[in-house]
Amino acid sequence: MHDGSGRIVVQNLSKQFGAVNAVQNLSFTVEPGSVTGFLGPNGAGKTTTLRMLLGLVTPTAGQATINGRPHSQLGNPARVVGSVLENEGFHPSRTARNHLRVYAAAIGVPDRRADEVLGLVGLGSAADRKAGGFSLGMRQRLALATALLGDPQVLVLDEPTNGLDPEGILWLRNFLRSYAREQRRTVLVSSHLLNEVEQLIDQVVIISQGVTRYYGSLDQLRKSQQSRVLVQPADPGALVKALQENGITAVSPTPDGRVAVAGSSVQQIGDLAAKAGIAVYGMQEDHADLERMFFQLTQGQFAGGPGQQPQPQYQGPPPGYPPSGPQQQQHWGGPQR
Ligand SMILES: Nc1ncnc2c1ncn2[C@@H]1O[C@H](COP(=O)(O)OP(=O)(O)OP(=O)(O)O)[C@@H](O)[C@H]1O
Repeated sequence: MHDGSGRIVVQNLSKQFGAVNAVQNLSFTVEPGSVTGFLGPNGAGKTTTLRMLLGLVTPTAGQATINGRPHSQLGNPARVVGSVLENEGFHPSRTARNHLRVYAAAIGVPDRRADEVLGLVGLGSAADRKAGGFSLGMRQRLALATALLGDPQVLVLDEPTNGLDPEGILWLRNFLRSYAREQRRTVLVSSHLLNEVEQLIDQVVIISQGVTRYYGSLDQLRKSQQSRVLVQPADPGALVKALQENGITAVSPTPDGRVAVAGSSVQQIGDLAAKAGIAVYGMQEDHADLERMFFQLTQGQFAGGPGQQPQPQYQGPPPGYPPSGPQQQQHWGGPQR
């Protein structure tokens, strides 16, 4: 039997398709009570990981469990985990209600559950319409309704914001937040765009080329951001020298001829430049946003100068988990394994 914890554990998971290492030694844990974003650029291995979690792809190594068990050992899995994967089709001439009834029968829940879940996803008034005529956003809602049929403890959604308008995204946020927080369920949503799910998630697992790059709370990721000041001096070389002589070493030239200074205020830099007799034509505070951080984590090097790389605010595995878990995979912009 599964342990009923609602916990997802991915441990040293790998998948190779021929010469392609789709997922490499990936580890993370998702706890109930919050919405976790599973983020990475196109081809990072998100869908493959979710498919392994859902028992649709066999891992080359490692394991993915829900409630302490691989999907194949969950008994009636639809009662434990509901999922929406990309490109799921509907019979076009079947009404939404009938579509749901077919699935309800397959997992052994009563017909009336079809109307309940239609109400939950805001499709109550479209129950008798054919799914073939649904908009992309409506199809997303119907897919979510299907995932909810078994009243599962865990929800796994692949790119759920695709096709949703801003109102739909707001609705989804409220729905998933209340599903996770008020009912202490586990929600894992994947996306290749951080800004699309930023409003939706509390925790984040960021992967790139199948490797975990960050795993922790979104708040901590935000706090770890370091802003910098972009200075346009008459003589960049002289300014760099003056700053370094005054102990400000997180300084680097930018390709457009400016000087990026981290860890100092506009006033400090202005005072120093004035003291050194260096004319400054402009200064601009540049706050690193989450999207830039995401890009840095998944694409390459931190854009600032040496010595200013932020430390990962890694939250660590839950108590009782062995240290061989994801924290050993934490690194920022370093070489990918
Ligand atoms: N069945 C398969 N056969 C061969 N290669 C595959 C297969 N499925 C995925 N891949 C490859 O594995 C890598 C990871 O793909 P995956 O779909 O998991 O990434 P993703 O992060 O979900 O990307 P996206 O955001 O574009 O959906 C890609 O290089 C992809 O081409």
